[in-house]
Amino acid sequence: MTITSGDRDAAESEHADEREGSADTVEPEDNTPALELRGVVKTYGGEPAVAGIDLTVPAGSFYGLVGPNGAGKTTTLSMISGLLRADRGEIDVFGVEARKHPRAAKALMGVLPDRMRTFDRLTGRQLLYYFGALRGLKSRETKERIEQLAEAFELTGALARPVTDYSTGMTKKLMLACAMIHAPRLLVLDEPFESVDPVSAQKLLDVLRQYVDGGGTVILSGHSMELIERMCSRIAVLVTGQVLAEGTLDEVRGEMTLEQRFVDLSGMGEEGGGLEWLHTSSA
Ligand SMILES: Nc1ncnc2c1ncn2[C@@H]1O[C@H](COP(=O)(O)OP(=O)(O)OP(=O)(O)O)[C@@H](O)[C@H]1O
Repeated sequence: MTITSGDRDAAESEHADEREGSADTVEPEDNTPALELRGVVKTYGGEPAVAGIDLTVPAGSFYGLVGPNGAGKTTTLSMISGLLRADRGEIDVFGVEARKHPRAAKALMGVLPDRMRTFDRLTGRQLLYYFGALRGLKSRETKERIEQLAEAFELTGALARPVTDYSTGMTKKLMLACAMIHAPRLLVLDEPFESVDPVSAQKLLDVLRQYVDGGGTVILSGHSMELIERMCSRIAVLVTGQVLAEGTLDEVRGEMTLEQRFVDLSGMGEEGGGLEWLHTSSA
């Protein structure tokens, strides 16, 4: 999907924070969930993309958001990350009300958006440095982290090359490194494994696992039930903008595999008709 109004919404939110004069002074509370969504709604041209969802993501969890194409996953994650503004409802990040304190909420997050618009004429190293500077890191600290992140994501040899020369999977890894450079408490990742080869996916998983083991929280969307099953402690199944199931992996899948449960909930297993002509030779 394409986020059309994101930049404007985000800019408006920043200004709201500035007017309030409290942008960086909100302290996250202890023992509160990493994320709390209450009655969140987003409508496009009268059609609800997200139809009033409630979600609680415990701090320290690896949380998966799954659902069929068009279910509202990207829209939900975009509202969480502040790229889109919800029509209604509240989103708290570690107890910080994102609507009232967008800058403070965003400071707690690292974001990998679905569609990666980036400054691809920069080299990988320059882009990482830029993200570090944006997040207020000191130059020396940024440089050290760049080398460590590049090593973790196996991008060291590519750091001097312009991002435009990277493959899709490499760009994804680089953007994830950019999202992590300020050591956020929460990572919001939209389809982080799309276009990533299995070996790199394993590497990426290891890095994310380490991050969660170190106290970080991850919410991600994805279509690989096998990966979601391997990684996530909790999941939510979103269908047509509504949460149809939520809980621990075992609670959601019950006696089924996650894939079976997913197909069941999304109604995708029903017999399709009308393509019989594909099975017959008209020659
Ligand atoms: N900018 C937009 N303008 C109009 N409709 C949109 C826009 N973005 C998304 N939608 C619609 O909102 C609904 C939810 O889309 P969204 O991209 O959030 O789904 P998704 O679950 O991320 O899908 P996918 O798995 O295919 O990435 C879809 O019906 C989509 O057509």
